[in-house]
Amino acid sequence: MAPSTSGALPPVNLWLIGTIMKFTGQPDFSHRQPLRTGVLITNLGTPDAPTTPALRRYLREFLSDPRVVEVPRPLWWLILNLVILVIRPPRSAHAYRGVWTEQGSPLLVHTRNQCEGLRQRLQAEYGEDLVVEFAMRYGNPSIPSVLQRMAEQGVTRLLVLPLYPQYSASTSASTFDAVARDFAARRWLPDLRFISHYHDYAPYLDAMAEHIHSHWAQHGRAEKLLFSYHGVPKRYLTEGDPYFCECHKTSRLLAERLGLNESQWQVTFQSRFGREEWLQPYTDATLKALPGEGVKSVQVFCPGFSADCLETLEEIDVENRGYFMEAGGERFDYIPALNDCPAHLDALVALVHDHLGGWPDQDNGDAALTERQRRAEDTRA
Ligand SMILES: C=CC1=C(C)c2cc3[nH]c(cc4nc(cc5[nH]c(cc1n2)c(C)c5CCC(=O)O)C(CCC(=O)O)=C4C)c(C)c3C=C
Ligand SMILES: [Fe+2]
Ligand SMILES: [Fe+2]
Repeated sequence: MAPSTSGALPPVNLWLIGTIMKFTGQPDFSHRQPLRTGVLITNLGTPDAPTTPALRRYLREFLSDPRVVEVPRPLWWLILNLVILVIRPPRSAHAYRGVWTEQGSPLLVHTRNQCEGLRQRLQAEYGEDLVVEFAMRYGNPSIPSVLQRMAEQGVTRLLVLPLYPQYSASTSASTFDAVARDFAARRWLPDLRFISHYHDYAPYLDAMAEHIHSHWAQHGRAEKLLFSYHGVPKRYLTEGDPYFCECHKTSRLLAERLGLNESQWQVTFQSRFGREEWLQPYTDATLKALPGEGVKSVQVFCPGFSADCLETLEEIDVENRGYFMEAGGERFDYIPALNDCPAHLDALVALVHDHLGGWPDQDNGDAALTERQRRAEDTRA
């Protein structure tokens, strides 16, 4: 893949902050508070409610991100405001109502559970001075609001883990942008580490293999296992995004662990949005064609979705199930995402552990300082 050489945008936000806005700081920081390490997990985000106004708010924020839709801004502004934000919110709200739970949107519920499970495991290993929080790239809880809370808790070292195993500019880089944009307006920055992908990380692959094996143990196997990933425009691949390659690598390594031969598994891409060509083969076209090719039973697993969400529960388990059965399929199983299953949490703990390694010890003895020493080290005292 040839790298693209487009120039960087001028730092308009930095100019604005330096000219008319102030950097936010922590004037009430106390030298007696412990210095903490923070782990921030993130996912895409989801609307606050399955209603048209909430969908319009969510989709406006999401689809205005130039990392997601790489179309010249003036043209995209017109299409987004005059067409998409008129037609899509009521339709999407209807789809969300079909998967909404009493606790809220599935993506939010699973991410919250993952955060809770990771917090328990990581605090058992590192103690209470490790802070674990979650945030959403779009919608709530927002990345700036959670970073602010972490700063207030004394986080001076931060590890950001977007729960996207395969790197894509539209997801992973967009999350980095949101963190960087928040930092651009912040006075006191923590040490920062960012996990850009973990598509070939052995514990993640092992967790998926174990998960699929246990599904097979309960439900038996199908003739074909489809690995369906969220798509992106094909243009992003040709312009240098490694997402497609990483989806294929994850799938190959997972199929190896499952002992599948070439005819027993396939990679497909779902959730096409807009008119241009996206990564192929498409999940829906594949499922419509398979029965005609003699494949009457399939299982679909989505390795790129760390949590179940609209795109798996509705698009795969309802819409695509319908396409396959209408085309003459006899059996369709959706294998749920890893969500907060123990093997997934253990894999994420291992990933965090590997990425936290090597940071020098911090001296956390300030709580015991004498008043004279504290005053000497506190420039505001
Ligand atoms: C897992 C990785 C994802 C990639 C890559 C991705 C790219 C991408 N998505 C859109 C447009 C939409 N995606 C929507 C939902 C959605 N997308 C992901 C993940 C990836 N998207 C998730 C987890 C979800 C579900 C969120 C939830 O609330 O459950 C939607 C909104 C739903 C709808 O209205 O249909 C849109 C729109 C683009 C354009 C894109 C890459 C360029
Ligand atoms: Fe998406
Ligand atoms: Fe979709």
